Amino acid sequence: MFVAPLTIVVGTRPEAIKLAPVTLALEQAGLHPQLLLTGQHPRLDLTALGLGDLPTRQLHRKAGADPHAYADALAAAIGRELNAVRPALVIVQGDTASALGGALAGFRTGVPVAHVEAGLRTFDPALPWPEEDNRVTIDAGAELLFAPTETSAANLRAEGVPGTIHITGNTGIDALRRQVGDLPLRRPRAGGLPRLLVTCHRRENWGTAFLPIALALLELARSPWLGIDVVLHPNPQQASVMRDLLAGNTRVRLLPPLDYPGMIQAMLQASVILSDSGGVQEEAPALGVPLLVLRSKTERPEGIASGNMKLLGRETQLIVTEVKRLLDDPDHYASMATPSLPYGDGHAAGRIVQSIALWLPARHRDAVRLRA
Ligand SMILES: CC(=O)N[C@H]1[C@@H](OP(=O)(O)OP(=O)(O)OC[C@H]2O[C@@H](n3ccc(=O)[nH]c3=O)[C@H](O)[C@@H]2O)O[C@H](CO)[C@@H](O)[C@@H]1O
Repeated sequence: MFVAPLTIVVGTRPEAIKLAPVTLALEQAGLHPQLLLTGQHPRLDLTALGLGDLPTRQLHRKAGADPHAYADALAAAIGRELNAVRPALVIVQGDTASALGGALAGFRTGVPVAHVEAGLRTFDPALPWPEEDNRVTIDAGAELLFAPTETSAANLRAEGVPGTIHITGNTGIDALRRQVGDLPLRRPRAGGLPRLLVTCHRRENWGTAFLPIALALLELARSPWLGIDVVLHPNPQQASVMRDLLAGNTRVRLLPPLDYPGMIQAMLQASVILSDSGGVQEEAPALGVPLLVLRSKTERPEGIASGNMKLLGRETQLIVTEVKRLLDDPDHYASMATPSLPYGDGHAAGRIVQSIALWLPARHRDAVRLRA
């Protein structure tokens, strides 16, 4: 049977990381994946993720200030690509403007949509904005919904989405397994000073909203027994606010955005992580590094239930107290440092490809029947 190619939309660093295992597994299964890069993050290193040799089209669309206008522009541009190629399926991941643009393009051109990482919800459209709305819109129209966990699948069932739900695990854990080997990992305790690793890039922590977090870091930096690494985000606006607030403090190292292997190494060497990132919430439990989440709500509650992470928000004193408690109380530390896999076992891509391989011939037959 002839199978048209499958278009995989990639806009940002986390989408590239999480779609790499799916793309490679589709390629191995002979299902002709083609990457469509939107340009939302302009310099994605696909070679480091094993995707250097794949057929790739670039849209070179820079993100603007208005995420809705950007998603609309992407939907139009991706729609033109889909009409030219007529793929059997367009695959999008997560909740970015690129994912929304890819899904809207599929809905408008009649190309079926598959959503990887479906069903994540905070149930608050403002947190994170506009990603929560993006996920709901994508899931309402996608034909194949790859929910990472039972919780995300239950969210989809409660919404009565018409697509088919498959529970697969999160493909981010597949990517992590490729980096570090079998999971969950029992890492050796790092020697030397305890280290705090910080990443912070969500819109709700942009600009002056970052101030209480910076004050907490400066307070913690007064302790001679703690080293602090802050990894800057590729977004220059956010990076410059962090630089202005933290540069000059000799105990705080400001690191440029790291490549994926470098980031995983930094996580492995950290004693505690402070982050508002989605992907880091999935990775830290698997690596057994306690994580304090700089948000008031999360769409990833599984890591709280497994005891590996705690939601903190961004109140200065609370951040300081919780970091000190972790570093001063070995029992408390141990309770959050037991590695676990609440988001998946690292074999999600295989399950996704199997579902697509079963779905394709059935969908293809239906399409032929409809045309006849
Ligand atoms: C809160 C939220 O809405 N987050 C969304 C956001 O990702 P998310 O918040 O995860 O985006 P990040 O930019 O933090 O990327 C996380 C990934 O990048 C890696 N990393 C991080 C820093 C660094 O310097 N180098 C590096 O390689 C991390 O190890 C992780 O794998 O888009 C993802 C892709 O659609 C979605 O799954 C998430 O739901």
